[in-house]
Amino acid sequence: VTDAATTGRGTGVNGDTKTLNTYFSNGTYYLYDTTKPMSGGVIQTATAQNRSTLPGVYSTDADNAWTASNQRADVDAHYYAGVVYDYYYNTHNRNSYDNRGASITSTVHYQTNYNNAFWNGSQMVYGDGDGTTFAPLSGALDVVAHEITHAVTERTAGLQYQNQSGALNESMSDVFGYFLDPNDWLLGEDVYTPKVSGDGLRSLSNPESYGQPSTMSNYVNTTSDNGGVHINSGIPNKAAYYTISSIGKAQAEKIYYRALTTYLTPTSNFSNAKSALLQAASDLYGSNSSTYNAVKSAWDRVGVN
Ligand SMILES: CCC(=O)Oc1c(C)cccc1C(=O)O
Ligand SMILES: [Ca+2]
Ligand SMILES: [Zn+2]
Repeated sequence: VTDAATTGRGTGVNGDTKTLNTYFSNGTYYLYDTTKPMSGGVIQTATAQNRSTLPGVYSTDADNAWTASNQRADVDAHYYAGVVYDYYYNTHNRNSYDNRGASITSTVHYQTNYNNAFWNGSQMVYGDGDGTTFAPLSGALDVVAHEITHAVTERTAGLQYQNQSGALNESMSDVFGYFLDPNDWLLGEDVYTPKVSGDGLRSLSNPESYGQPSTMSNYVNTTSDNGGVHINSGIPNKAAYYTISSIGKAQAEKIYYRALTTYLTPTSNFSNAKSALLQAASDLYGSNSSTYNAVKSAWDRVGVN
């Protein structure tokens, strides 16, 4: 038997070449990464073959050159899952979403023309998009980070996915999406409207440009979208923008990670989030620090007491 961890080459959704951690077994290569310190866990990628059965079948290749057009979504889901794993391990000393080295499973080519991505409680799932609203959704690092952060949130704060706690759940995923992709304040720009440049799914710096409020006074009371979780997330997102702009990414990501994993709870609302972030800032930098004051100022500016 000649099973072995191998290194492949792949083409991503946007035509970029990247190196892949793959696995060779019985004459076939798999998107199966055994290189991480996951004590048995792996990063593995599968395809639903445009149907709805999950997880589908492992993505395979004959020569470890993953360059076919129908492999691009697979390549990026696999590669970006590894990037996000490394981020949580290296920056926050967290070993996968459960902090116990759980395998990270992604399935691409879910259904047809599916303009969505989600964490289903066990794995990540990505549609191919319809080519107008979205390109294949695994093609954006901030989208993959958003989805994996849903899993982290689920295993830590457990923020219930409705109303203010749900908007915080969404915001945490967007904020860690920014931490993984700090080149811009947009979310999903690498896969959103492939025929239009410069736009994104949401903006942390200017939520209004995508129909989101950025102040508590403009909170949207609605029953749709689980109480507007993708709408009202603009308010904590704007607070995060102010915070990061003031204290920088290095301190902000420590504060956000500590608040998410230590202080937030399933029913936390925006005011509780302000307190959680202030407590984390106090723990890490002191309650008289400029860092603490920047967090307070950010949440004051969005009208959360
Ligand atoms: C930034 C990633 C994102 O928001 O993914 C979703 C999409 C594209 C549609 C519906 C829900 C989500 C989500 O993960 O919340
Ligand atoms: Ca981005
Ligand atoms: Zn989300």
